This record gives sequence, C-alpha cells and structure tokens, in this order.
Amino acid sequence: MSAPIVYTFPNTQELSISLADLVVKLCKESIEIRDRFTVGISGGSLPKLLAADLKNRQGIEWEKWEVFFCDERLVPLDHEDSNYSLCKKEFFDHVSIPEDQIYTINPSLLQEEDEEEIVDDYEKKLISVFATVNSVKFPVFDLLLLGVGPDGHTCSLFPDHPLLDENIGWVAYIGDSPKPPPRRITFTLPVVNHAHNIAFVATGEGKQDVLKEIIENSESKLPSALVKPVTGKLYWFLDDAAATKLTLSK
Ligand SMILES: O=C(O)[C@H](O)[C@@H](O)[C@H](O)[C@H](O)COP(=O)(O)O
Repeated sequence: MSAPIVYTFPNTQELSISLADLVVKLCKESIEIRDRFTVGISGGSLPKLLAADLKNRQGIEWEKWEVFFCDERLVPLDHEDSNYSLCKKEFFDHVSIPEDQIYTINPSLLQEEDEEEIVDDYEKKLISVFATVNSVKFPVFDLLLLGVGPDGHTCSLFPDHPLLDENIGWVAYIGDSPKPPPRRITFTLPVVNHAHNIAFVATGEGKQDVLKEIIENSESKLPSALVKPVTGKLYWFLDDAAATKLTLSK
C-alpha cells in the first residue's frame, strides 16, 4: 500500500470542504472509467461532516451513485439507531441519489431474527452491483468513508474481536458489539481493504491517543490500523484537535 495521506484542518468546516473536493474528484474519475460511483458510508459524525459542503455542490451526477453501508445496526430503518436513518437525515434528503441505489438492510427480515438471512441478503445486494459481469472475489468500492471510535474500531469491527480474522465473507454479523446496539452487520476487513479509495474522518480531542497509535504505530492491531488498502489509496481527514499528538502534523 502507498503511504497514507493525512490532511489536518483548523476546523470541521474546512475539513468538510476538502472532503467534498475529494469526493467530487473521485466521483468524476470513477464515472469516467466505470460509468458509476460506488460508495460505502458509515455512521457517527461522518454523514454530517460529509454532507455539510457536498450537498451544496453543483454538477454532481447523483444518479450514478450506488451507496452501501459499511456497517448497520439491526434495527428498523426509521429507528434512531439506524445508520440509514442518520444518513437520510443528514445527506440523502438533501441530494438526489435514486432511492433504489441506496442499499439498506432488508427490514422485513428483522422480525425473524435470522441474522444469516440478513447477511445473505446484503451480500446479494453487493453481488448485484459488483459481480454482474465477472465473478469477483471481493467488491471493489470507488470510495469507502470510515469513522474511528476512541477504542480504534471502524465499521463494526472491534478490537480483539474474532471477526477481524474473517477473510472470505463480504458481510458479517456481530451480536456482541461492545458499543450498543449489540446486533449489527459489518463489511469485513478484506472488503474494506480492496477499495480503490478509503477516507477516514476523525475529529475532536477524544481521538488524539488512538490516532497516534493507528497512524504512527505500524505494529498496531487495532481494527482501524488493519485498514491497509491492497492497491488503493488511504486518506485521513482530521481536525487539529484530533491530530495534536501526531508527529506527522508538526
Ligand atoms: O456504529 C457505530 O457505533 C458508530 O457509527 C461508530 O462506528 C462511529 O462511526 C465511530 O465511533 C466514530 O464516530 P464519531 O465519528 O461520531 O466519533
């Protein structure tokens, strides 16, 4: 993998502008090459930071976007814990991505409490977008947008969890997430690492120590440190408060 590209900004407004610049650039490039833009999105503060400037940009071919969730909580789509619901409020409601190109978990499967069916259903949605022409080992997203927890988790991949060793499946169920709610699905690490571009977004002083470990300790086994794109590019979008302890930023 090439060296990560670390950007730091004095405030979240400037971070959002620069993040929007990157998304616009990658969107244009991907549409030129593949006639679509495949994006994986996360929850937390990311949807708001992503949308802040991007939603006002002109000329984006939203109809070419195909959007998946890097992880999702197993709750109804209108539940306050749903990543879809959060992304809808912060982002989708303000842009014109076709609804059938935003791939959610199947809410009708939630009642049966059959996690494997929910995982299978989401993998089939990935297959429908990524494996229509040739069979592929892993989907290759144009861009994955990831957050980092103060414990170093990303997606719903948590420190020391056996799911970190999953190297075949595309989507996995986790029933014991240390961060509530406990029942979720998540992209696996190989799916993350096959993306063309990965952008982590992390802000606030609560991330200082974990970012130092993830970005500067090459031996770190924290989930976010295991994000090492096979051939793609890795970007970090940080505010100064989060980046204070990095030697890179001095
Ligand atoms: O599923 C979750 O529990 C959250 O979505 C979580 O994974 C979040 O993305 C990170 O904790 C970063 O969150 P912040 O960017 O809000 O700190």
